[in-house]
Amino acid sequence: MLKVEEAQARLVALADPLAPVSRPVAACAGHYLAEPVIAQRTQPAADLSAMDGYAIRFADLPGPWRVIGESAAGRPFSGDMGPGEAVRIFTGAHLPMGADSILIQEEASRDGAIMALTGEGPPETGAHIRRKGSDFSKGDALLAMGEKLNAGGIAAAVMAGYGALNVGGRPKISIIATGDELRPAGVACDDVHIPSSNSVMLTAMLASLPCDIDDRGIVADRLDDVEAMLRSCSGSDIIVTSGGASVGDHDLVLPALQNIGATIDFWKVAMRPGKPLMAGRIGASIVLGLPGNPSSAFVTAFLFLLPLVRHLAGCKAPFPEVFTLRDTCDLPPPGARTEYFRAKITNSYLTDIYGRDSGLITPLSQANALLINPQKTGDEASAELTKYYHLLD
Ligand SMILES: Nc1nc2c(c(=O)[nH]1)N[C@H]1C(S)=C(S)[C@@H](COP(=O)(O)OP(=O)(O)OC[C@H]3O[C@@H](n4cnc5c(N)ncnc54)[C@H](O)[C@@H]3O)O[C@H]1N2
Ligand code: MOO
Repeated sequence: MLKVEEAQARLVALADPLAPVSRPVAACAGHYLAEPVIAQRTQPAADLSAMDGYAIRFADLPGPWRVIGESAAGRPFSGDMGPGEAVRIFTGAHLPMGADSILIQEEASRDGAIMALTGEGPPETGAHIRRKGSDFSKGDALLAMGEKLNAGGIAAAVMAGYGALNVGGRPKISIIATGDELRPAGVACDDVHIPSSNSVMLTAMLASLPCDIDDRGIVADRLDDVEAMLRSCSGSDIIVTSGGASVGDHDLVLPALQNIGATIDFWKVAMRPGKPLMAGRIGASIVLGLPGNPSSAFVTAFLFLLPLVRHLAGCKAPFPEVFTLRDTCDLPPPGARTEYFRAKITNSYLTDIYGRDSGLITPLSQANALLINPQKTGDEASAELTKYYHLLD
């Protein structure tokens, strides 16, 4: 059976990242940069006051001063400030020519044009001044190509002068649930039917990634219907199915794919849960067949679907980061498949480990991590600390 890492590599090799697009900065959150962000301007563009108060010369302390004008953000003082003079100043305003320090207004009193020191005054020359270029200078590389744009990154791009950014494309994803037993969320179920939770779960897992999701609902376990449904998704970059991936008589995803001319790249991966995972191509779409068991669908989506979406969207490191527990924990001896335990980890210590049955759904609602128990290789290092993935951003 294919190793997890090999299967992951084969999956992302099935397609190149989508063509980058230019998007307004306000619509770039969560997208991957297709260009580096290079500062088009210097920030601050001039020396600015960091406080409300008075611009003074440090050498004039302890005052008093004659106030000769005002400098506010967006309305700088245009004259020169001579010895014994001060300029009323506000946070974000240009430092007047001749000034070298800021006296905060809590330490000053004013009587007409005369201003006197009432506190300790600025501790040194340059106090409360934000120097020109102290944040970044024109030409500085602020963000690298492939980085995911978060709120702070977008703010930096705007301050650097950008109104639009070239970012990776948004993959179109069709999600299909298969199974005669499935009913849509919220529909009452008798004891032969169950609510279909996988598609909603997958949509939630994809929520923070740049992609457009089309939930195609539920298809019955009939070969014609599965084929027709798969065909109808031909405009998608990714077609994801859940269920019907195994070997039973009613597991129809593989035969349906074969009947409509898909190329299957792999079926079955040495992982638990998730063994019957399949991947291939139909025309321009990549198809990912996830197993139906909720925990299997979750783990395979986490390790395969999400990285594939990141890859198509322009991320350079699409696979989840691996963390290490602070202490050892007793996991069952390694088996033929890498096992991913749904677990709770608090401050890098394992605090809970949940049921292993891939049909269980409650572990998914409680876990914040997947513990990794690598498949047996024969030369296991004895004292290796357990590795895990964080499930929460
Ligand atoms: N003889 C064998 N049987 C099975 C094998 C095997 O190797 N030999 N593999 C097992 C493993 S491992 C898994 S995982 C499952 C995967 O089966 P399928 O992908 O074919 O999934 P289904 O049979 O359709 O469903 C399994 C289970 O999950 C429930 N399900 C399906 N879809 C949804 C949904 N959208 N929302 C919630 N729950 C869903 C379904 O009702 C079943 O209970 O096969 C083993 N069998
Ligand atoms: O490998 Mo299957 O995904 O347990 O349950």
